[in-house]
Amino acid sequence: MLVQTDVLKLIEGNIILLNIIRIVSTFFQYNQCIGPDLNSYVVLCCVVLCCVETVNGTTGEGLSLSIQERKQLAEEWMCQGKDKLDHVIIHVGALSLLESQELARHAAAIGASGIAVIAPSFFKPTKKDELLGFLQKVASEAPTVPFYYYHIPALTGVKIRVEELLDGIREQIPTFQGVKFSDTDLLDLAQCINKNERERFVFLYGVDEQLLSALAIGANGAVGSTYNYLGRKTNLMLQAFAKPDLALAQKYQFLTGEFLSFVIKLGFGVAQTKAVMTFVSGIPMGPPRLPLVSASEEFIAKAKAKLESIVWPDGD
Ligand SMILES: CC(=O)N[C@@H]([C@@H](O)[C@H](O)[C@H](O)CO)[C@@H](O)CC(=O)C(=O)O
Repeated sequence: MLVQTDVLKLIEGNIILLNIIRIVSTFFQYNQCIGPDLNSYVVLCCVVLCCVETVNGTTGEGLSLSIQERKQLAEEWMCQGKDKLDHVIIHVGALSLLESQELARHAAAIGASGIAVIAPSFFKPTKKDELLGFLQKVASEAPTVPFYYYHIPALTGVKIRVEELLDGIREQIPTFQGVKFSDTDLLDLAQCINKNERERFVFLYGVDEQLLSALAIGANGAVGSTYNYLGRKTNLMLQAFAKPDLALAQKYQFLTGEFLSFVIKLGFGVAQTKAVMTFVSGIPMGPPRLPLVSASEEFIAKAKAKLESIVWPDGD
């Protein structure tokens, strides 16, 4: 069992201590404001300490929503998460700097615990200073709200190394707290962690099938789509890792990987994630928004059968 000192503490805008924590990601659209596994997250919070919601990111198709929808969703999460979630981080990234700034001001006004921003991905920054300039102009609109860079190069196409970005970042963005690191480049992650020990930045890992490797390097937590339906299993993996019982932790990681490897071969993205969330929870997640299209019945049947066939170490 994890200990009290592992809690992510946001005090006066500073994260002062963070070790192994559980952070979940349910980035639902506005008509699905309570996640399927949310209750279990809340219960598990007693054991695993810290429950953070990140809103309007990739899985919630934040970039496909209108500004008004994004604000509405953020407000709803703040409301529904009250007394259930420890922190609500709102993703406010957008192609338009003005829209991103507007969303940052809105997040601050509704009392978000943090804001996260991806790199703009149509006209892309190609150098560190260009990216930093954009992030700084968004962060400065919410000067008391902890700021996270959301690194997801597979989707943004912006491959500026985070190690480079972090060098001196607090001078430009005093509220900078950490990175949502959704990339498989564990060398970059390791260098970030190694070089920034003193700053105590937070590194939330976002490639769920590789979380155990990221934890071994020093990632502080995780934000990812699979925690919406494999949150309990991931918590058991985190507990095994903290114990430490590496063999047990590996079993959980391998089984999560077995499922993901299976569905990835079928074609797996946000639409399919929503389908899995729906059949696991019984709560309809609704269709994705074009250009994404709903998962096929064939996918759903195969994914369901695969998930049900997995025998987890806890016997469930
Ligand atoms: C590209 C993508 O969707 N990545 C997911 C992962 O959780 C991913 O679905 C998982 O590792 C399976 O490959 C997350 O990093 C995205 C995420 O947390 C978000 O919704 O913002």
